[in-house]
Amino acid sequence: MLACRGIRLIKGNTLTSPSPAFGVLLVNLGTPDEPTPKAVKRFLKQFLSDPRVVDLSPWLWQPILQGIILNTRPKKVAKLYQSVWTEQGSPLMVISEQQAQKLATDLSATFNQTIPVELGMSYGNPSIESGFTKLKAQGAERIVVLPLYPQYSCSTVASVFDAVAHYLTRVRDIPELRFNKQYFDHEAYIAALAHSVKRHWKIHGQADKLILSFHGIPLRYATEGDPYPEQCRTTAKLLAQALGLTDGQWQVCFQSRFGKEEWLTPYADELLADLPRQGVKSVNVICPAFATDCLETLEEISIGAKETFLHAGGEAYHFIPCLNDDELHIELLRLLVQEQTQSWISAE
Ligand SMILES: C=CC1=C(C)c2cc3[nH]c(cc4nc(cc5[nH]c(cc1n2)c(C)c5CCC(=O)O)C(CCC(=O)O)=C4C)c(C)c3C=C
Ligand SMILES: [Fe+2]
Ligand SMILES: [Fe+2]
Repeated sequence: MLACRGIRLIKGNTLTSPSPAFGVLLVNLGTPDEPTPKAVKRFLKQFLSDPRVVDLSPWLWQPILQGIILNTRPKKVAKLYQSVWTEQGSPLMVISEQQAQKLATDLSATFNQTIPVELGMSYGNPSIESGFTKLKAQGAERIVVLPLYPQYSCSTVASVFDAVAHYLTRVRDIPELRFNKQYFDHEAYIAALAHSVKRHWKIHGQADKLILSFHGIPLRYATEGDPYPEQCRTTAKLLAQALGLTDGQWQVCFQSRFGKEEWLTPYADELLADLPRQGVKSVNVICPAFATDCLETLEEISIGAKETFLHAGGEAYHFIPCLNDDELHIELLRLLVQEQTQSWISAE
């Protein structure tokens, strides 16, 4: 063993950091800079031009995007953003910053040394490139890229990988990298979700059914090999097991459908409109595919889907917030980083 470069366990759980120093790039989807049609248009233009998100031929898609969608959707969606926007900014950004800060504190205590954690968003600001630049400026020569998507999808995680690869094409001295592809079945992820559901039940009571609403993707992406729906179903099964739920007490659905193509089913809005007719009068709704509350959870699920359910005859609807900056969530993120740094440690 090379004595000067190895990681050591010192007193209790504190580790010495591997050398050269490492940093963490925490990645999420991104959000508009402001809740205005102009800023939403800028954001949607970048997001919806990514072929990982919409894989149609640009010759076909760009005229639809530029000619129709970007002329109508920003105004409508800006209003939705306004309904969830906070004094500090977009919920996704505010919470992501809290996550980065808490993870840095946790990692620095664990490794007994300052470990920089920076945010990088796939679309909008701060960009993935700026995250790398900030980490480099803080001396990090090794980077753990941690996309905040528990379930892998080509439309999210692969686009993060593309952005990382694109950044690397433009630097002379590339950093050493570890890329966390997924954590849909990680014990600490399931434990954090279970804890959050139980905490909610303690306050609001347990409803007839736990609805697990995952972000949807076009069905075609799955039939062409995207493992996302299978991973969602595994997460759901593991969570139901951890909570001791029987088959009739939980159900998976998929939200945030976009465009005319068929997406993963059942659709969240249709399911929630139908449940009261099946005799399900109260629901708890959790969104396990989102690490951070955002427009899609706070507006679509916490507000919109609630109206749908109550309007259809439901009596009680309780949304369970995302893991956000929960202690167990930060612990999970720290464990994922530690697992990724293992190979650096054992190689020394
Ligand atoms: C066009 C197709 C889309 C795919 C495929 C898609 C996959 C996908 N998205 C998330 C997470 C988030 N999506 C968010 C917003 C959002 N998503 C789409 C479209 C697709 N998403 C659009 C057009 C938007 C913008 C809002 C709108 O116009 O409706 C967000 C929230 C961002 C915020 O600012 O709060 C997140 C997070 C996942 C996990 C996923 C695939 C698994
Ligand atoms: Fe989305
Ligand atoms: Fe949406």
